[in-house]
Amino acid sequence: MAPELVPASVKPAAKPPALSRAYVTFLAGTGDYVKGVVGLAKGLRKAQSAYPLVVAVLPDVPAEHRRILEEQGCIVREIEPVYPPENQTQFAMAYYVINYSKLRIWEFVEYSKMIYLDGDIQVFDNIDHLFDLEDGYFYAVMDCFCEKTWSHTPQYAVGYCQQCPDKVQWREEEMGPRPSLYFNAGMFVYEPSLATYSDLLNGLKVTPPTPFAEQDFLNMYFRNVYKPIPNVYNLVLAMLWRHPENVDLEKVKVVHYCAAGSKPWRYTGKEENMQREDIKMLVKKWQDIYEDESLDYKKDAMAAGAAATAGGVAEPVNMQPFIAALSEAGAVQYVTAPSAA
Ligand SMILES: O=c1ccn([C@@H]2O[C@H](COP(=O)(O)OP(=O)(O)O)[C@@H](O)[C@H]2O)c(=O)[nH]1
Ligand SMILES: OC[C@H]1O[C@H](O[C@@H]2[C@@H](O)[C@H](O)[C@@H](O)[C@H](O)[C@@H]2O)[C@H](O)[C@@H](O)[C@H]1O
Ligand SMILES: [Mn+2]
Repeated sequence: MAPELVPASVKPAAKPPALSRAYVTFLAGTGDYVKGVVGLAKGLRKAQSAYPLVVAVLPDVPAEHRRILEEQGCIVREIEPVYPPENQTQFAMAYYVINYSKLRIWEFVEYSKMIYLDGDIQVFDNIDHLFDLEDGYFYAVMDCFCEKTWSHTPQYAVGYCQQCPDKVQWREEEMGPRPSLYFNAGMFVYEPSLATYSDLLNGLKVTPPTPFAEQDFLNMYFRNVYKPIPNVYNLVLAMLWRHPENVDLEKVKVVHYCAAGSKPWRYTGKEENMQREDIKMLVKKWQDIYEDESLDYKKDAMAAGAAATAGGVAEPVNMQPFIAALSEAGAVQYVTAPSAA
């Protein structure tokens, strides 16, 4: 029997490319990082982000924690762990071994662009404009090499840091080629892709693990397409005492509570640097959002809001200067955040 011919006019249209965008974070274990993710979900809501927060959870995350996250409007996606090859590596932090599981987020191809944020990050200003950055690159903020967590590296040994490359010169004749720019993997803008995902996992199988685990691996993998974005998009707290000249707290949009003792949901103020006025202010800012019940997800209000904004037009941000500067920016240049951001 000849196959039934379907007239062109009723042929189903080709599936449009996935244009959806989302923030994504990663949650592992039964501990209190779930509070970090709740804080992040409420912070994104306070910053009036237009996009949802996907939470990639390892199987050990309890049902109660997943319920709490869904009640806060998060999209909870279970992922399988990713382990590095057998190794004797001493990770900078023993628990970093679970961070390789972050690589699963490249499989979320129902989204065309995603912004990854660690669970110990807070977004204090809207950064939705980063989704409009040119495809084909990996955007993240440069890290700092000055904390003792870097004491295993040649940079630390000579006091070289990419945040102040002129302070201590990198002597190539003595030390070999200058290291590529290195990003902090607590926040990045990327495009999910099954091809990249399988390439990452295959590459991991043959890459000896190193102290900063998946952060080192991602830096090696994306070194040719990495584009630095300004520190305001991921303030690694150590910058406050290591490179205060590179920090203007008034302009900071995203804070990364990665310094020892700075996790706001378990802050005691006892560790080194934790009695600084700027640290206490940033921890309180995070805690105020976490405790603000008006920021809790309200299903009905969100539905009404969606209907209302369906007619409304979100204030566009003029991305041109930002994108132009970014595409012209040389390897060591930052670009300034868009003025309207
Ligand atoms: O017990 C843990 C440890 C880490 N993480 C997740 O892994 C990320 C990376 O770890 P962390 O932020 O502690 O590393 P740091 O940025 O402080 O080096 C966290 O932000 C969480 O999203 C988690 O969910 N549970
Ligand atoms: O698994 C490795 C981790 O490496 C990074 O954290 C480090 C790094 O930023 C150092 O430069 C700091 O000195 C240190 O405090 C901080 O913890 C990422 O934030 C995290 O998401 C994750 O990739
Ligand atoms: Mn972190």
